[in-house]
Amino acid sequence: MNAQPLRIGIAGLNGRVGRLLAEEVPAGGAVLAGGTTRDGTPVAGLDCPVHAHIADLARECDVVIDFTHASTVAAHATALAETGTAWVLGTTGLSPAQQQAVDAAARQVGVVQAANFSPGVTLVTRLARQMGAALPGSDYDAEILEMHHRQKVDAPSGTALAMGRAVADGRGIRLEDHIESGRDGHTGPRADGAIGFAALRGGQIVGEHSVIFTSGHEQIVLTHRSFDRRVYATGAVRAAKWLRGRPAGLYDMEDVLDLNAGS
Ligand SMILES: NC(=O)C1=CN([C@@H]2O[C@H](COP(=O)(O)OP(=O)(O)OC[C@H]3O[C@@H](n4cnc5c(N)ncnc54)[C@H](OP(=O)(O)O)[C@@H]3O)[C@@H](O)[C@H]2O)C=CC1
Ligand SMILES: O=C(O)C1=N[C@H](C(=O)O)C[C@H](O)C1
Repeated sequence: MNAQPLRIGIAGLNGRVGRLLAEEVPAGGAVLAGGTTRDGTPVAGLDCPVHAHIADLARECDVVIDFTHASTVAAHATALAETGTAWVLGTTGLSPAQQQAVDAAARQVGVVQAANFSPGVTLVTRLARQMGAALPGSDYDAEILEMHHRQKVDAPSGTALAMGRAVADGRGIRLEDHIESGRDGHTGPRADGAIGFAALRGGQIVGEHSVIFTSGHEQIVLTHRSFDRRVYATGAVRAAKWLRGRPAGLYDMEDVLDLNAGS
């Protein structure tokens, strides 16, 4: 047992998820050590230190929970590795180079990275992997449909890509070699074994994902709907608490939920 309360910092304190994290960190028995905003501006109603630079926050806490923008990832990776601060990373839309920066940081510190911190999505993604393994691309067309609020800046969503990657993993193929995303115009017929993506945007939809397998004879649809962003905040706080005392490495929500035990 660690007697000291866990000190959690929030990167993106004034964001949609960041503001909920500011409530869920103390509710989870941890200390809100501070946060970052883009220019260090305080957040109305929040009495905690606010920084413009991630390194200044990292020095004040044990773990940073980060829901910001892909453009911050490389700098955050460097600062957290240098200060030895654990990282719970929820930001999506990362380029391959930004993902490499995360992988490099995870060689120095503990990192839980998940495109979606909801336990339900974690289970659906795991099921998608099992279905990919059981339902071959020669017979079953796999498509991922997602819908989000009008403010979302990346598409397909990180969750949709993670679900597609799970199907590909189950099939023993690389998603990059089989992705068909954003079809438009004279696309020609669907490629054999393709994994397709469609992204819808509108209103204030929190997050909806369906994984759809269709053969000539049947269709199976796995659907997850988030009603409240709080599910991401509580999942991320759970991940931060789980990460305490773990060695450097890249972990995901399946690790946090202990779904890999014995596998
Ligand atoms: N893994 C998961 O479970 C989930 C992941 N997400 C992902 O998390 C991210 C944030 O989502 P959401 O909270 O809805 O987005 P918001 O736009 O509401 O919040 C993002 C925050 O990040 C800050 N920010 C943006 N750019 C920079 C920058 N260059 N430097 C410093 N801070 C910056 C902004 O700060 P400021 O206010 O100062 O401009 C903003 O408050 C997205 O990538 C989203 O896809 C979202 C929900 C769940
Ligand atoms: O931007 C969002 O809102 C969300 N982003 C994540 C993603 O890209 O998958 C998770 C969730 O779907 C909400």
